[in-house]
Amino acid sequence: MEASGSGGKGQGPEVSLTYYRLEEVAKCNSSKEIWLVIHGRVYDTNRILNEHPGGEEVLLEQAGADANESFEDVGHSSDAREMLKQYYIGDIHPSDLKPEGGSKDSSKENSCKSCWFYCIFSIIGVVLLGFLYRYYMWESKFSRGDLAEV
Ligand code: HEM
Repeated sequence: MEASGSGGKGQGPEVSLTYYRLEEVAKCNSSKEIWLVIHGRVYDTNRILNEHPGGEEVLLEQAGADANESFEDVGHSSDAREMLKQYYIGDIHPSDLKPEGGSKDSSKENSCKSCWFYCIFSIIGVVLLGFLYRYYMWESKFSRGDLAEV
């Protein structure tokens, strides 16, 4: 497939971007054409296939897909990140971009929810303890008063 990018060129006089739709990238998933998406950028990794230190299998597995997670999971060195530039062919079209770290946000939301949960429970606990304390004081006062009367 020609690296044309049906989405067209990016705007702006200085930066000229080629945008690719996810479906275009998905088509490049054979041993002849291996395109990967990493951090919203498209890489043609054909030339690295035989030289990739992690082997060609891993690249073939990710071909045509968003390889962001697997690329990061391996913990590639800064040299490897620098190498990415050689294979860069364009960006994913903005309308196909998924927000990165979406799962992080939802975990943040969850942790916030549990924070509220603990907060409310602590307040209820303090109020209950207050009532118990008052009850205890009132009862001991009452029994002391009783004793005084006798
Ligand atoms: C264009 C994209 C990629 C480039 C330029 C690249 C480059 C490299 C380089 C230079 C290394 C040597 C170790 C280092 O310097 O970090 C490496 C190792 C490795 N890569 Fe990639 N890589 C790419 C994509 C991927 C992808 C998508 C995967 C998917 C899982 C992957 C999996 C691995 C593995 C498993 C190793 C071996 C790690 C080890 O033995 O410690 N790589 N890669």
